[in-house]
Amino acid sequence: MRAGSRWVDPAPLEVARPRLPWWTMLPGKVKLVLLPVVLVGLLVWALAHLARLVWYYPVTVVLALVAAVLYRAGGHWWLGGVALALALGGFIWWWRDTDSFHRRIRWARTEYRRTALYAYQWRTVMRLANLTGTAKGKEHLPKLKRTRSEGWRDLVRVRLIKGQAPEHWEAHASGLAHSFRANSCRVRVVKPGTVELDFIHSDPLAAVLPVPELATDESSVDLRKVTIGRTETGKPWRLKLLGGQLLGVGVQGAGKGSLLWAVLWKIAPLIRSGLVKVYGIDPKGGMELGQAPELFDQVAYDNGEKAVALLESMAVEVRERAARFRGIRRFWTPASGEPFVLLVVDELADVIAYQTDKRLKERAQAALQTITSQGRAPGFGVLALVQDPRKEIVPFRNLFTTRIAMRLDEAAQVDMVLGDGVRARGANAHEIPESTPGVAWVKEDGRRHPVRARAFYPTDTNLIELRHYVSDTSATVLPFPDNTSATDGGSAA
Ligand SMILES: Nc1ncnc2c1ncn2[C@@H]1O[C@H](COP(=O)(O)OP(=O)(O)OP(=O)(O)O)[C@@H](O)[C@H]1O
Repeated sequence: MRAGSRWVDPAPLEVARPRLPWWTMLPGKVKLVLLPVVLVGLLVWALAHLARLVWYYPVTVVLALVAAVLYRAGGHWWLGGVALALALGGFIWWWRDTDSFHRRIRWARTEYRRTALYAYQWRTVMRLANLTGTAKGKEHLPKLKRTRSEGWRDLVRVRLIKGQAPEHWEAHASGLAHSFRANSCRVRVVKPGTVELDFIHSDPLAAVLPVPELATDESSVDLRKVTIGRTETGKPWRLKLLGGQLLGVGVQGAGKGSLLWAVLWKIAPLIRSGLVKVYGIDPKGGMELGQAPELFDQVAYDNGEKAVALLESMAVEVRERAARFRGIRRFWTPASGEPFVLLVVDELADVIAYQTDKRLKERAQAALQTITSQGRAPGFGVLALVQDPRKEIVPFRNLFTTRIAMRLDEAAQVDMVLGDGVRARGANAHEIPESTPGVAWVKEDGRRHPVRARAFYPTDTNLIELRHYVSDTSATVLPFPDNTSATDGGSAA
């Protein structure tokens, strides 16, 4: 060895040794014994795959079987003839009644979109969106479960991989929507470990909803479920007036007026019969509530002393009634002999935040807090509308049990109205288009998922009809049941 030179180990031979599966090393006799077990295993595997195919594509499988039978029985002419007749029949059906065609043919869309869109791209999208995981060198992929295409949206169920939370998916919702060519994507938890993705393609609430006929009798109105519009899944949009306090927030022109009138429209039979009393505050000088003053038992058209006095007298009523109920009943019912009282405030901020008189502001806030926090059980409800949802404006937002976010200015306002994390679940109230006033995201206390809905639109003519309806003196005013003898189901405390 020359002086100064160093010994260097030769590079290790980097040739991967061929690795044979362990079972190839087993003795021949053992292999022979294991063969039936392996064959049964393979059969079970094949049957499981077949069952999966039938589960996910039932109609395609049935059609394929029918086609095979036809082909065997009559040959390709028969098969071609039947297929042509079906195609022609389908075309005529679509042409004559497109709606029913789309409704009935939903399975075809579901199975086609599952194959061509979701199953086909699933692995790639999951990898690119970082929704896969690796453990012990093995890749774990979220499982694509059942899908359903409803035209305006596709529902895609997914089994999460271990260690994954719905929040992971909420964070990737926008990317998933773009990957699967949808306008937006919402994530809903179905059960532990399974989420459902809603891929939205169009807006089922794009059309204006006219108000339904005014109800003729009181029995059709349930204050726990007042239908004031339709949700995007086509169900009635129901608000809980009895036992709930409602806060509606939206920018100018968001359609807060329709929310308010739709509620009054639906409870009109009870207003007419005296079972419901409505108090109103309209700081805009009566621009809104002044359209049907006959509906209100008391109304203030400003945000000054009169409005605050109204709030304070209502707060006193709340306390007095609660005291009367104590030990007798726990919750208001019509049989209590006293009316349900609904307070409607058109621009809440004007009453409790933009007051120049500090003393009036404090009095209004204190009274409203009493009404919202103590009014539910003794039969006092609040429907407050406001444009600005910030805490400085409505410091006690959390006292409202149902919060309604109509069109908002900024994304950050959504969680202010609906609660932390609700926007991530898809409630994009700041993306409601200007062209659809009356559309809102609704979040009820105790329900994880917000609902998208649109309120009925009472026109000026409808409001005139409403005024005539409630002031119709020929209406029968129901006597209140006797307070003492009533068996109303209201439970004693
Ligand atoms: N549910 C609805 N469906 C269809 N159109 C509606 C609906 N609600 C309101 N509109 C339309 O939107 C316009 C604005 O509605 P509205 O005045 O109720 O908004 P707002 O939120 O009360 O605004 P502001 O805060 O300025 O009073 C109305 O002129 C009405 O034509």
